[in-house]
Amino acid sequence: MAKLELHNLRKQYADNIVPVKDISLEVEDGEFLTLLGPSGCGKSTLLRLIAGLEQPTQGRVVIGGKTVNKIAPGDRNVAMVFQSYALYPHMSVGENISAALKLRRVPRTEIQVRLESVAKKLGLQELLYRKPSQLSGGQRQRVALARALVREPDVFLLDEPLSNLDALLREQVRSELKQIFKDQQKPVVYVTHDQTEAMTLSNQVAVLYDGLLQQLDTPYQIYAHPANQFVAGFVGSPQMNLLELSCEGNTAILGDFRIVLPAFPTMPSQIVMGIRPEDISLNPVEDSQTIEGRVYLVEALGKEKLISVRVRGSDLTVRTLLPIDQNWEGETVKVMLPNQLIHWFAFNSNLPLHQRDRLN
Ligand SMILES: Nc1ncnc2c1ncn2[C@@H]1O[C@H](COP(=O)(O)OP(=O)(O)OP(=O)(O)O)[C@@H](O)[C@H]1O
Repeated sequence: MAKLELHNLRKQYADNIVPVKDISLEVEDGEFLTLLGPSGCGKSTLLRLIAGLEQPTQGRVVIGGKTVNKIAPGDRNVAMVFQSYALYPHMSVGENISAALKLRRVPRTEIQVRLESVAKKLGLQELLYRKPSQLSGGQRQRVALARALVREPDVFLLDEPLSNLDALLREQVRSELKQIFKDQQKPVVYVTHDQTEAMTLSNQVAVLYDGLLQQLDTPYQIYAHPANQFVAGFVGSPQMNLLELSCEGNTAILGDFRIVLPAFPTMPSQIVMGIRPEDISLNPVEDSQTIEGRVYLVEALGKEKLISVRVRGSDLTVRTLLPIDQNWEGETVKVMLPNQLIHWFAFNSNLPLHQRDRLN
């Protein structure tokens, strides 16, 4: 058992820079947790705190029930994979993979068995005698992963391991990663700012912003029920449409169109309406709830199209499979905003996005 627990972690640097303010979370054995957030939100700092490469200003890191704050990185039995691969250039692939085991004086025969097993798992058998400079980016990344796996650590930490790969290779290695970690019975913490990686690889996603945990949930819940306006805008591509609307009684007002609000304990005077581009229908057959809009941009994404529509003075992006082409620019369309797919967030112009909580 090597459950990872973070208790009220805080990291403060000089000049009052606080990349991690107060973060608590748990990662169970066999769970794949992704730390997702924009650049500078504290993801790598949090990972370095877990690895022991940084000391927390406050809080505790617990691995397998034991507080490890005072244990040196090398003695934590944590394996870290870096964006830069960090391979030893003068060593062969095989030597790179087995270096940590030699250092720990693991018997030679056991090293050989573990090396062969991990090389097979990652398809590296043919490359064991090459130097890192003789490998492609994808192959180097596989060696970096092999080096982590062969150690059989208590916790795996991966810091943007795919970000040096081109788009196609990234997709390929991403699915390989999923396969590799599927059978691992250890906690995995994976850092990325790429939401596709977060959504496809993880059991749990922790969205970070401003040094704080904004939401910790399954990928589906993060998508379907974002906890605040920051998460709503950060997860999803293209971004969720977010409109600030005035309210009157139990309705929100979009031009002369009224959208019925759920029954909130107190009805707000202003609100933020969120609707994902893929949840809006254009020219639906049933038109009781439609509103007219004018198409001003059509962008083709292969089979799907992104349609920008101006509706009662507001701009909406729609993602659709309808056979719409550039000729539609300037046309009037009927737009349906299905009530059950609308997300409502508290609006207060003084509050930052991550403090505008979900209302429904
Ligand atoms: N040693 C340090 N001293 C001072 N400030 C630091 C130090 N390390 C990181 N920071 C600051 O802490 C903040 C968070 O950095 P961190 O690397 O954790 O972000 P990140 O979310 O991983 O970003 P990215 O996705 O760009 O790697 C940044 O503003 C960074 O400048």
